[in-house]
Amino acid sequence: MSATEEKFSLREVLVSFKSCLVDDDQDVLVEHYLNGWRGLVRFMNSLGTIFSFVSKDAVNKIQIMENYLKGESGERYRTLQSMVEYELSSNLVDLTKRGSHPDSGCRTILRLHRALRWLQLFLDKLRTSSEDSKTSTLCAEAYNASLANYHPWIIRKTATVAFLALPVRNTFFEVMNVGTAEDVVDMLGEAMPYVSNVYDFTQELYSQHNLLDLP
Ligand SMILES: CCCCCCCC/C=C\CCCCCCCC(=O)N[C@@H](COP(=O)(O)O)[C@H](O)/C=C/CCCCCCCCCCCCC
Repeated sequence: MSATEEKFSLREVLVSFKSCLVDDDQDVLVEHYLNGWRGLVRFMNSLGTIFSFVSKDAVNKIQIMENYLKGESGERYRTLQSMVEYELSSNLVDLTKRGSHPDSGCRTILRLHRALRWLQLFLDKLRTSSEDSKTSTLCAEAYNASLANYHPWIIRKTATVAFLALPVRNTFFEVMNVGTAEDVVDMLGEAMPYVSNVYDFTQELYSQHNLLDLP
């Protein structure tokens, strides 16, 4: 069974995002960041094949980063800071249009980073919503306020249709394997600051290096 086929555990995702942050929240370990995403992809896979187009893209981006980590410059990809410094100083990033480095680490992480904003908004909505809230509406609202701004019409349309297939809030919570709905809400509350810290750190790092609009 591969890492993305194993059963989803919200606690594992929480632990991954918690253990991402090092040096007093001044850096992010890429391996742990990817582990967080692997866990989320497991969750998405357990919702059925309707999300496979999303899952495939996320797995592809995780794989690109794994290859860098396993490659001869793997040590330079250990943290986000070292990756940014290495790729920029070695001219390994296409800054204005995709050319000789179409899948740089900086660009690949930027795509996941934008998706992390969606996750942050979605988790917060799930956590604070009432029992009868529609998961599909919460997901669409989070998507429209974040990732949708970077997607062409056809992807926005496909994503919006896929969201309608999301299970109701209680079933959604059951798939998280945490316990009661109250337990899930508590754990989401525990996870939120870690996800937010990772997001804020990455946003600041990319902003300092003008990397927020990589093609
Ligand atoms: C705690 C559990 C509750 C929440 C669980 C959420 C699980 C979600 C797991 C993964 C999230 C999706 C990650 C998607 C990464 C998308 C990156 C991206 O924007 N890629 C596009 C641009 O890439 P390039 O072409 O420039 O290389 C790419 O075009 C996108 C293609 C696929 C469509 C992405 C739609 C995103 C919708 C996100 C919502 C997923 C809904 C899951 C519902 C639980």
